[in-house]
Amino acid sequence: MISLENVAKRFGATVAVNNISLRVNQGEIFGLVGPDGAGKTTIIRMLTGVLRPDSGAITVLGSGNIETVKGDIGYVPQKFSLYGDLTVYENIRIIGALYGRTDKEIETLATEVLAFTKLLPFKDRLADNLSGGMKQKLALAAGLIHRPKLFFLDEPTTGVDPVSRREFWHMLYRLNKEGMTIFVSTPYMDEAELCTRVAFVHNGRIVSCASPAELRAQYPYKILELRASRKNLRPYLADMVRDINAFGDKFHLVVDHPLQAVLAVRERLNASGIEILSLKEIPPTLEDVFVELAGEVN
Ligand SMILES: Nc1ncnc2c1ncn2[C@@H]1O[C@H](COP(=O)(O)OP(=O)(O)OP(=O)(O)O)[C@@H](O)[C@H]1O
Repeated sequence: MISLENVAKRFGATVAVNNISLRVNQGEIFGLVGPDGAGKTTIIRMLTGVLRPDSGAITVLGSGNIETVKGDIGYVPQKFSLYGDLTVYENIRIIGALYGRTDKEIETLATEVLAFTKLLPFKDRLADNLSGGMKQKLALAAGLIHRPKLFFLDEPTTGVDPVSRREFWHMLYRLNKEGMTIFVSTPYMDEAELCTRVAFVHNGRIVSCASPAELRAQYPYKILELRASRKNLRPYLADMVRDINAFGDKFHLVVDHPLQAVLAVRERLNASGIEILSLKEIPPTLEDVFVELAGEVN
């Protein structure tokens, strides 16, 4: 459905995408995951025909010329420009007209996509007066108006509240169930978990590409999750663990031998007068996997 072979793109001295190869199959929810500036947007822009690669080959929906398959591609860019002074319905109408649909067709399609995104009750509201989550739903609705087979979404839920994010993903799942292939970029690890496969992008390269379960299985270390009475534990533990990362009020200690490490950590923190609220081995999260992969390539 999508293939990239040794694709590269630079902007002046910046190498945004550095010789990446990738294949995405029909029916996938494929996730592009990585920090800001990793190259995700540039990859999506090349796949949607907005940018041309400097070198390498791209095939989308069986065609090397993206222009010829644009009618089957949907794209929600990172910064979706809607017309704030027009209503939800009017925004959708403009997009429908851009795709050359008649008024009658637009009415049917708009009702369909607005019902799907639960925006129908708000169809007469000015886009400027929508909440952040609703604006993203409008972007989704706009991307769906021509019923694409392949849907690209560039960080569609960045800055959206957790409830709206969940709703948004429910919609993506429904579209996928109906046969749509989805290619989505996200900085959120919980969203990466929801993808069939994930490519982790770092400094313009794909450092790993597999299903979330495979990525976790490939992780070479063990994780201890620690909660303690002190906020900064690094000075106390850094010399006895491979790595230590804070996730909210918890620490993930990267270790080789969890049983030995538990005893040693207990001893060290007790001796330092730090209370352990909980300490247990947990399966690695995708965040642990990515922190490790990013460290390897730095
Ligand atoms: N049009 C451009 N001109 C110059 N540099 C660019 C341009 N587009 C992207 N870059 C640079 O290329 C690199 C990759 O950017 P890109 O936007 O693809 O990353 P990203 O992973 O999507 O991150 P973000 O979430 O911040 O958009 C960055 O260093 C960025 O500054």
